[in-house]
This record gives sequence, C-alpha cells and structure tokens, in this order.
Amino acid sequence: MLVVQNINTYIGRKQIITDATFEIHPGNIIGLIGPNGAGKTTLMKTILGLTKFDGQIRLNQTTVTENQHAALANVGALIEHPAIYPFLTGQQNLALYAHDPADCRRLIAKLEMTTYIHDQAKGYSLGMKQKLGIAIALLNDPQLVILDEPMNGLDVEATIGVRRLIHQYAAQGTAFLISSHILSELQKVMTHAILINHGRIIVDQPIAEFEQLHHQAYRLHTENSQLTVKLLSRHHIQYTLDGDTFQVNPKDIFEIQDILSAQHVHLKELTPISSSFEQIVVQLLNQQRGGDQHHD
Ligand SMILES: Nc1ncnc2c1ncn2[C@@H]1O[C@H](COP(=O)(O)OP(=O)(O)OP(=O)(O)O)[C@@H](O)[C@H]1O
Repeated sequence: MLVVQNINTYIGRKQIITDATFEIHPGNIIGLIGPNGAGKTTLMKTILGLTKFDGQIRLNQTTVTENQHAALANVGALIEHPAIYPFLTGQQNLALYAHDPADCRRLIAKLEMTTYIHDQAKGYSLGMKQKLGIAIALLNDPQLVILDEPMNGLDVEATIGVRRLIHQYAAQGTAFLISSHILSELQKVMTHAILINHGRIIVDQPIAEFEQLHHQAYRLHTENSQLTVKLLSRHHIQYTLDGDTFQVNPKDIFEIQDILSAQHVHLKELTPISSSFEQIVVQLLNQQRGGDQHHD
C-alpha cells in the first residue's frame, strides 16, 4: 500500500532523514520508535508531502511529492498539535472533514466526547483536543493513519479507548504508523517495529521477529567465576558480571562451553533470559553508539 524508497529529507540544508526504505501493508500497525530528535516526526511529515525530500513515496502506486498530494486523500494524520479551529465546537471541527455524519457520531461515541462535543474547542483540555485530533484522523475510513504521539495527554480510559479503536480499524484493513515514547503502550498495539536513530532506520521487523532476534541473552554460572573471567577476557568474549552470574551473548555460548570445558571449569547454569522490549531498544541504540552490552 505505502512504499517508501531511499528517502532523504532535508530541512534547510540539514539532512534529517537518510536513505529510509520501508513498506506498510493493510492492517499493519507500525510502531515508529527512536530517541528525541531521531527524525520520527520528520519522517511522518515526509510521507505526508510536507517536507523537501528525494527518493520515492508511492501510495497505492500513486507518487507523493512535496507538490503532489492527491494520493493522500485516504490518509488520516495527527502530527504535533491537532489542526483544530478554536472558535468552532468539536462537532463543527469534525464536520469540516467528515463525508458522513454517522461516522462523526460513531467516533464521538467511541472516544467518549459526547459531553463536550458542542462546546467551543478553545476551552478543551490537552487530552480533549488530542481525542478530537485522533477522531479527525480516523474520519472517512482512511487506508493509512499517521499518529505522532497519539497518547499525549490522554487519561487511562481514553488510552484504552484509542487502543481499542486502533485495533478495530486495523482489523478492517486500515494501516497505522504510530510514534510514541511510551513503549509499553506501543507494544500493546503494534504488529511491526521501525527503530530510527539519527535519521536512519536501524530496525524494520515484525514484532514477533524483533523480540525473538534481539531479546536473548544467556545467564552463565560456573563453579569458578574468577577463572571464567580470565578465560572470557582472554578470548575477547563480551560479558557482564553481577555477583557470580555472567550475562553473555547467544552467539558466543558454544565457544564459551568449549573454552570452559577445555579448562575443566564446570557449568552450573547456562540459560536463556529474555529482555523487556524497552531493554532491547536501549541495547540496540547502545550498540549503534558503539556502546557495550550492559543492561540496567
Ligand atoms: N524546522 C526545523 N528546523 C531545523 N531543524 C529541525 C526542524 N524540525 C526538526 N529539525 C531537526 O530534525 C531532527 C529530527 O527532528 P524530529 O522532530 O523529526 O525528531 P523526533 O524523532 O520526532 O523527536 P521527538 O521524539 O523529540 O519528537 C532534529 O535534529 C531536529 O532538530
């Protein structure tokens, strides 16, 4: 549905996105993850034809450029602050974009905006504005919805409501590209993860594959920790040590067993341990910085 190929985005003379390539298919919920300033918002704006870029963006075979937005008719978006007219009511704001009043009513009910939807939007709280912005993005059964930090300012119930809506729309084939710093929240909805750092995509994977490929470390416990330290160091094998427990990389476990066995150091434990999604992301970013394998 959406094909992004070799995108380079510039703001002024500064290159913000470098060589971004990925695809989004119907029903995908892509979590766009990355540190502050990584380029998430810029990438979203680029897809919406709002920045200067080179490379190819095609939505259903139709090209999007800075000046060609026809393909975006079926794309809903909430980027930075919702585009809301403060002197109109929430209802009037929705009506500006809606093709079908029934669609408005449905979204107002699902996002529980009934009590204030006839008030002027200028009096709305941050969360109320955010919900209205999400409702606008979801109007008219979009094929693709781009949401930048959608959970900003939402209370617990609204967060659950938005999550439910995302699942419902995705089940009907709508695709989502969602950025959030709340990884635990993204984890509840996303089917794929794109990790971006310094404007480059460093991971683009289905979530199951992502966790499987990146999560493992092994816990190692031997009968002689001091000798184990010496042997691992001598063979340049990376590890962390907490008390008597080592943590090592999966790729090294066979070599470690051979080394220890050659020196008659017996294993007491060698077991896979899983990391949280957050730990994996931190680890990947650390690796990018040339950092080590330490965990919190
Ligand atoms: N209008 C602008 N002028 C100059 N530089 C900009 C502009 N907008 C963004 N940038 C730069 O582009 C880079 C990416 O910014 P962007 O807002 O896309 O990051 P982000 O991943 O969305 O960050 P955050 O998580 O903090 O929202 C940053 O280095 C930022 O300083």
